[in-house]
Amino acid sequence: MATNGSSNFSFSRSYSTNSRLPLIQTRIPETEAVCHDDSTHPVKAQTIDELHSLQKKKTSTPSTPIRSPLGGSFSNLNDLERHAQKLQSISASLASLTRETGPRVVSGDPASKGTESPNKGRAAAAAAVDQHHLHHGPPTFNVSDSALKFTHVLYNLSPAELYEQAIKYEKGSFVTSTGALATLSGAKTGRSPRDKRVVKDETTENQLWWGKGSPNIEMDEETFLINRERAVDYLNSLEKVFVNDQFLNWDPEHRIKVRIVSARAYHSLFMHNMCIRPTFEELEEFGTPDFTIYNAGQFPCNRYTHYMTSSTSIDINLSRKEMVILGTQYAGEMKKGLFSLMHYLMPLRNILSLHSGCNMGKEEDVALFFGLSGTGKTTLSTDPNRYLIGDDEHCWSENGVSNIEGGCYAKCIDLAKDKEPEIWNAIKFGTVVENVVFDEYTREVDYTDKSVTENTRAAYPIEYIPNAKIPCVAPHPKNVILLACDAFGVLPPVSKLSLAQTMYHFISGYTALVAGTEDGIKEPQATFSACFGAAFIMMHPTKYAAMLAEKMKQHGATGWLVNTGWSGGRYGIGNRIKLAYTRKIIDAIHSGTLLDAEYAKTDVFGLEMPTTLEGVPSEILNPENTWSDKEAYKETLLKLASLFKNNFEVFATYKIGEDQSLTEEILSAGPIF
Ligand SMILES: Nc1ncnc2c1ncn2[C@@H]1O[C@H](COP(=O)(O)OP(=O)(O)OP(=O)(O)O)[C@@H](O)[C@H]1O
Ligand SMILES: O=C([O-])CC(=O)C(=O)O
Ligand SMILES: [Ca+2]
Ligand SMILES: [Mn+2]
Repeated sequence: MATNGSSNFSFSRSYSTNSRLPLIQTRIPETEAVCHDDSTHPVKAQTIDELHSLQKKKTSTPSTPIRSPLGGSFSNLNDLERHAQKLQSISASLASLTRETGPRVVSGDPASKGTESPNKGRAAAAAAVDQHHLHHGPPTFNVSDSALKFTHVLYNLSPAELYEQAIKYEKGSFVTSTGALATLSGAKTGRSPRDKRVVKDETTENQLWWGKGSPNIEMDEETFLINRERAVDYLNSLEKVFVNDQFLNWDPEHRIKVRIVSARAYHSLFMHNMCIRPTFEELEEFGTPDFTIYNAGQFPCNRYTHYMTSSTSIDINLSRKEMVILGTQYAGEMKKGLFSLMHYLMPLRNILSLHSGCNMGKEEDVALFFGLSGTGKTTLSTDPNRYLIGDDEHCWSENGVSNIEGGCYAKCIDLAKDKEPEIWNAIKFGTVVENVVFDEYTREVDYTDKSVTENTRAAYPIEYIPNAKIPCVAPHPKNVILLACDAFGVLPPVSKLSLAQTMYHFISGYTALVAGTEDGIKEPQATFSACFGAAFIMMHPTKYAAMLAEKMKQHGATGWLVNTGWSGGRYGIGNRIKLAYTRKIIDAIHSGTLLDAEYAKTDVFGLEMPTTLEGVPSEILNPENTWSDKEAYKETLLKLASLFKNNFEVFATYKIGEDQSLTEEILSAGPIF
């Protein structure tokens, strides 16, 4: 590492392969006595160092403004001071709670120290200003090694710089044939909901949903601080950390400033893509973040610590506005941790936070796509005929809908260019592809390969989708589409819902996955996850449901249930509904033609299914028609209905909204058998 990482090594390598360098003529021409260079365009540099300094133009790119207080617009003292303030702010973020000050942070890559760059003098000056700011307190006498050490901060690096860091220092990082950065997330290839902890204190005790069914497993403040210290000490022990200052929520009135401190370039690039990227000016004015993530990644929690049941811990402290990640490198923890934060902050402002995709037609008709993981939020909100607002996390306020994020996180398993061309084409330079398998030589990704995991993912900035709408905000929704991947194959491909049915299915949050493909075909596993995202909500599901009902009523939105799962029998017998058919169904919802279709009501679930729909064979619209074994159909239908019923029992005692009549309507909107 040390020698490989040294700039001298890479300099000499790029030197020898730089095609623009003059060629040395080795054969002395007969007519001339001395050997000379045959190039007509000699380089302007006098030395190799000078040559390399010419290679990088000093500009202030929007996402990498304050790396170095030099060059461009950073050459006066004011900028130097601003730079020092930024370092001080980062030092404060990284401060130990038991020692007096934060670590001594300096900006820049530690690998570049010692090289004679023309920046060196000014970098030292910046560090000196920094020191001046940091050590204003009483002198500390019991200095430990950690107090003598500098931590280098790589602040809001650009994707190109993060690529270089990842490839140089992080094993398993490769450039794919389309220019994406392939990474491995380590032992964890998905989230760890059982390792999530939320601090229960005087405030959150009453505000949050605790107990049975809740995703909020409690921890006390003291334990949080122990884990925080562990993460901070780990991060400070590193030679360098990555810091991202970014935003959540495209609604400027309710924008949240977040800081992410992480150990890996992979994590920094992931968040660069997934959060909203500040402009250069916004970053200058960033100030103190509203929330900070300390991601210690591979460094585990201490299992002797109270409340710890594994070596992984994801801890949220809403009062301190902090989150700590220990013992997992799965980047989705950061994304969904921030989503949990929004599920707390936004409802306090009377804004509904939603685990949904969102897109908008040319007539400004807006649709929300709810659904659990893998049901089609990203796939179906990415639509060449419509503007993409976002694929996964939104807010619905009095102003309309706003995306929380600045990027998309698409599933890649079996990704095919002809079926999902927009997502396929988004996997290019800047995109992080996680846990995919690629050809050793060509670096072409094999999207069908599940060797590492089935949960392969691509994280890309939203503007990589050609028809993304920037800023990612839209008017109030006209259609609310609930997606369920029903592996039992008994729900119709599409049904129109009453408001009470929409609420019933929203609170149920159903999908069915197929567990463990390793040991052959298995029974589908029903999953119920309240609000189609129980893992991320912070308050009781009825709080969000009541808000959704209120907003849908106020804006006259229609609810739909779309089964993106099985048809013609359950998993193992039937097949997954063709994506092309589901797209036709979605088109008919958007255009309004489905609203006026003829409907028939199903038994048991009482769902209104259309009898015809352009582009979709009519016989598949009623699932009963597609099953050859009618007895098996009936049996499976009743089985699913009873699973719904059992799941809903816990909600039966809750009042939804102000009005008792809505609660009763919702209760009777479930299956009847
Ligand atoms: N009929 C269908 N409708 C929708 N998706 C389908 C269909 N058939 C197959 N698929 C596949 O199912 C997957 C849907 O995943 P998608 O990324 O859209 O999930 P998601 O709802 O966004 O989940 P997450 O919240 O985990 O990101 C895609 O891989 C898509 O190609
Ligand atoms: O969070 C993740 O890892 C992926 C995702 O979007 C979800 O599960 O809803
Ligand atoms: Ca998604
Ligand atoms: Mn999601």
